Amino acid sequence: MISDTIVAPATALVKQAVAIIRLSGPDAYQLINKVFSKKVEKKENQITFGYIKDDSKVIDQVLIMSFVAPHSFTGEDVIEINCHGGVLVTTQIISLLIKKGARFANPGEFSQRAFLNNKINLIQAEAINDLVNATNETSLKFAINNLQNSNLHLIKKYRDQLLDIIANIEVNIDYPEYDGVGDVSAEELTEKLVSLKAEITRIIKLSKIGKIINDGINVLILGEPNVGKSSLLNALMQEEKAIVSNEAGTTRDIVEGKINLGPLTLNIIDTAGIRDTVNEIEKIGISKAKNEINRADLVLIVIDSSRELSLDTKKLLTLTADKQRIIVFNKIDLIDPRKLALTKFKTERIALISTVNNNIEALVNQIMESYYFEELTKNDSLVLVNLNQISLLEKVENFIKNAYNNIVNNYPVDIVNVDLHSAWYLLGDLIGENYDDNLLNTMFSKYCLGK
Ligand SMILES: Nc1nc2c(c(=O)[nH]1)N(C=O)[C@@H](CNc1ccc(C(=O)N[C@@H](CCC(=O)O)C(=O)O)cc1)CN2
Ligand SMILES: Nc1nc2c(ncn2[C@@H]2O[C@H](COP(=O)(O)OP(=O)(O)OP(=O)(O)O)[C@@H](O)[C@H]2O)c(=O)[nH]1
Ligand SMILES: [Mg+2]
Repeated sequence: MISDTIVAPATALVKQAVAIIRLSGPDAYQLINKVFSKKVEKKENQITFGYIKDDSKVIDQVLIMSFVAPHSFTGEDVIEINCHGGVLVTTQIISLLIKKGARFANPGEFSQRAFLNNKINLIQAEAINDLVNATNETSLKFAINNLQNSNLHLIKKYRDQLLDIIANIEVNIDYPEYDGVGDVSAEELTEKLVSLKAEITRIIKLSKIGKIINDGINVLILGEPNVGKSSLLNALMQEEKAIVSNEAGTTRDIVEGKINLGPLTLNIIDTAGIRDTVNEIEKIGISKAKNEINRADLVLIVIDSSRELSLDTKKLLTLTADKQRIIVFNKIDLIDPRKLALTKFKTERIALISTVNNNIEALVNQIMESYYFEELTKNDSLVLVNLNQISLLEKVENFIKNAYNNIVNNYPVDIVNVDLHSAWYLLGDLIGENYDDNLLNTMFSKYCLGK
C-alpha cells in the first residue's frame, strides 16, 4: 500500500492566471486542513473557497477541489489547489505542504499511482504521455483512442484466445500424433494460431506507421545539384529557410525544417546536390546527404524536368530503391509535361511540381496519400507508438510463430506450450498485468512533473 502523500504543481512554474497544485495520498485531507482557512470536508467533487495560511500568515486566496478515494485520477484521496499563478506564491504553498508532511512528487508519479491503483492500464498510461506530447492531429487521435479504454479488450481477447489454445492443446491433443480427440483438432488449433498471429502482425504494421507519424516523418530531399531541392524545402515551409541560387553546389550542409502538413508532421531534410566533384567541402556535404538515407522515412528524389535523366540521378534511384519514396519532377514550368518520360516510373509515386510558381500541390497530395491509412484512425484501432510496446508485440508474434512451427513439426506439447505461455505473459506486460518496478520508474520518469 502506498502510504505517503505527494505534492507537485500540475501547471508549469511560470507567471500565469491560475496554477494548480496537486496533492494525492492518504493524508491529503489532513494536510490541506493544516493550511486552509476552512474545514475541507472529505466529500466528493466539492469546490471550496478560502485562504491558504501558514499559521496566521495568509499566503493566497484559492479554490480547493476535492476527490475521495477511489474516485479520483490517482485512485487516492486527491486535493487540488487552484491558486494564483505566481511562481513565488505557488512554490510557497508547495513548500508549506512539504513542511507539514507531504513529499514532492517525482515526474509522472501521479500517473504511476493511477496505474498502481488500477485506475489506468499501461497502454492508457503511455497514452497520457503521448497525448501531452502530441504535435499533430493524427498522433493526438492515437493517444485519445488508447486512453479511452476502448481497445484494451483486444489485448484481453488475444490473451484469452491464447489460454484457450493452451488449454485445448493440453486436454485435447493426443501427443505425439497431435490427432484431434475431443472437440478441437490440431488443424483447428493451428488455424487459430495463424489467425491470431495475423492480427498481431497487422497491429505491428499499423503501429510502425503510427510511430513514424507520431514522431514526425523524416522527409529527405535528394537530387543532383541545381534541381531545386532547397527551393522545395522553402516552398514546403513557406519560408526562405535555405539559400537558393542558380549555381550548382549551393547547399553544402544539411538544412532541416519542421512543418505540420494537415494531420502530419514533417521533419524535412535538405541536402547537398549529389554529383562527382573534386571540391572537398562539397564532397563532405554529399557524403552527409547519403548518410541521411538510413534515417529517412520518406525520400523525395528531385529531378529537373527540363533535363535528361542523368547518371547521378539514376544512381540515386538505385541507392533508394528500397525506401518509401516519391519521384518529384520539378521545374515543370519549363516544359510541356506531356513530353516527360514517365513510363519507367509507372510503379512509383510521382509528383510534377514547380517550386518557382509555388505549385507543389501534387507533391503535398502524394505525401498525404502515402500516410493515409483508414485503419489507422478508426476509433477501435489499436496503434501503439512506443518502441517498447512495438518490440513487445514483435516478441509475441515470434513466440506464436515458433509455437505454430513446433506444432507443425510434431514437437512435444510442453515445448509448444512454453512459447504460447510466453506470448500470453508478454501481452500481459503490454497492459501492465505484470510489471517490473525499475521499468515502471523509467517509464513514468519521462512524464511531466505533476502529471
Ligand atoms: N484539474 C484537473 N484537470 C485534469 C486532470 C486532473 O487530474 N485535474 N486530469 C488528469 O491529469 C485530466 C482528466 N482526467 C481525470 C481522470 C479521472 C478523474 C477522476 O476523478 N476520476 C474518478 C471519477 C470519475 C467520474 O466521476 O466519472 C474515477 O475514475 O473514479 C479526474 C480527472 C485532465 N484534466
Ligand atoms: N524554372 C524553374 N526554376 C527553378 C524551380 N525551382 C528552382 N528553380 C531554380 O533552380 C535554381 C536552383 O535552385 P536550388 O533550390 O538552389 O537548387 P538545389 O537543388 O538546392 O541546388 P544545390 O543546393 O546546388 O544542390 C535556382 O536558380 C532556382 O531559382 C522551378 O520550379 N522552375
Ligand atoms: Mg540547395
